[in-house]
Amino acid sequence: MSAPKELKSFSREDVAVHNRDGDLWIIIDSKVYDISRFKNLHPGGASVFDEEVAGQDATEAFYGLHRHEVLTRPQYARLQIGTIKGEQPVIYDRIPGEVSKVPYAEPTWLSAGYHSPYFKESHRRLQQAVRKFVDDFVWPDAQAREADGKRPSQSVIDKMAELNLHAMRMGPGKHLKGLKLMGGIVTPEEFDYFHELIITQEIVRCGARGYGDGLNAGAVIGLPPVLNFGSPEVQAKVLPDVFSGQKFICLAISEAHAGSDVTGLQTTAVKTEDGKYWIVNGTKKWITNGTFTTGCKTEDGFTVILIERGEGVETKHVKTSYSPTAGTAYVTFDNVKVPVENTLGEEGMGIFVMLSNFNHERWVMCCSSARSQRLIVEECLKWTQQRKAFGKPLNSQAVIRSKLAAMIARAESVQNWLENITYQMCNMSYKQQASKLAGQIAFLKTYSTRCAQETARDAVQIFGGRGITQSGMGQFIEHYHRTAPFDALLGGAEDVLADLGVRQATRGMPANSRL
Ligand code: HEM
Repeated sequence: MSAPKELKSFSREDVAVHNRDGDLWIIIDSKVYDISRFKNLHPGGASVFDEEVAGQDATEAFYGLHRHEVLTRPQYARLQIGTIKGEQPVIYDRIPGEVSKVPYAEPTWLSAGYHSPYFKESHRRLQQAVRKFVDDFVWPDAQAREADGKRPSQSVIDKMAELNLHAMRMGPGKHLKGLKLMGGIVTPEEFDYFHELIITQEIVRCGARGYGDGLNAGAVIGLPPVLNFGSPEVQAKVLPDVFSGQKFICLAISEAHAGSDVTGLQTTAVKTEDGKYWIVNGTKKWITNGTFTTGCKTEDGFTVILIERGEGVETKHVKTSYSPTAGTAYVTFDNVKVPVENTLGEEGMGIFVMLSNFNHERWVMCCSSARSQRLIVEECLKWTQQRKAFGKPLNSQAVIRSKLAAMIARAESVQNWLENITYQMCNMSYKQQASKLAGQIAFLKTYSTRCAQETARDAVQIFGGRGITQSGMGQFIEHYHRTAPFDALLGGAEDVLADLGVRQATRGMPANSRL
């Protein structure tokens, strides 16, 4: 390995004389780069280094066309030969764990000078630790895997397991008992839904939608039926492996035949004559991750059965517009023999098994949608400040500001409603949540994913062609615009959820209510 180059100090006049072919320097944020040889290798072409740039300060030109991250890549960082005397760079690399200072880039509870009635010291400790962990380990893997389409690296899954993050993603409950959470900074007893919200939102900051699902997010919807309805033997078999990141689990409900209409599914489970096994036949579609908490049609109606990978179970990749790293699959069950002990809940009562978790899973989706919108707000605020059009920054155009205003209002309203619902969840039993919050959560989910799609569309307008380009300035916008529609489908399509909320409200109308 060669020794790091010693950086020299130059005046702006020193730099100005290196302004021709074969001897070409530029200044970016008070750093001096020798691009004499790089010029002809530059992905944006050689002609851009004209007299406006050669030997000059190219900071504005550079940041109008590249993300800062470009200059941190080793092959480009080594082009730096010095700095400008008496000046300091003001643009810096991502600092792992740092809270953004861009207005609205963080929820108010995390922004300097604001207050919150909900978030206590243990939440703040957890947020700092999870952000640092995500920045150090998850963020780089997320970017690399979204680029190569492979599943999340097992090393990241293992690190998450060491800190018990997989267990914490299931929310508060007895499954946390005795576990050391995030190295011991939160006790299982104090862990509440706000802690869970923090974990979900910190992971979402990676801006890698499919990757987040690939990190065994399927457990959030697939594991609760095992936790709440599985026999102690089934739990002992499954939970340790999932929490340690050795096994993945998911919910297998939707089929080519049935989506929101859960009762229309066609996968069947028939008992063997000795009553010891289920024989499962059928297919599932759009399923993410490994072991399957599967909705089946049985003699008595609808039953949920835990099916492990094995003989008769096959999966093949479904190519979606969202992301290959999530591992979305088409699953076929061909005479799969499953011990009846794997039945989750009572036979024929599968709908209750499923319904019992709908609120929590939709709430997790809201946490995720709220945070991903904020990431887009931050990208847009930065871009409209640094990008010039018609000789002025984009944010000097009223039409652009009006789009930003709408985006910010959406992100803030979703987060604030979410925090209120989370507070209610912390103070209600699971049963109370089912009767009081199903409508609220359904409305928030619908509202949030609609906001997300409007924000995605506005962001593409603001970024122009870059908003549909998978690398460079608009890469997170392109990803968001491509993946946001998925959030509007999972956990119940928007219209179905909104209707559920209204029907619940209608049922709660007092008999004597009159205008
Ligand atoms: C050390 C200095 C520079 C480095 C290392 C560099 C590197 C790159 C890289 C890697 C790309 C590919 C796209 C991306 O990854 O964002 C690119 C594109 C480009 N660069 Fe540079 N660049 C430098 C300076 C400049 C300057 C000063 C200008 C303008 C005066 C410029 C104009 C462009 C243009 C027009 C593109 C194409 C952008 C697009 O496709 O949207 N570059 N550059």
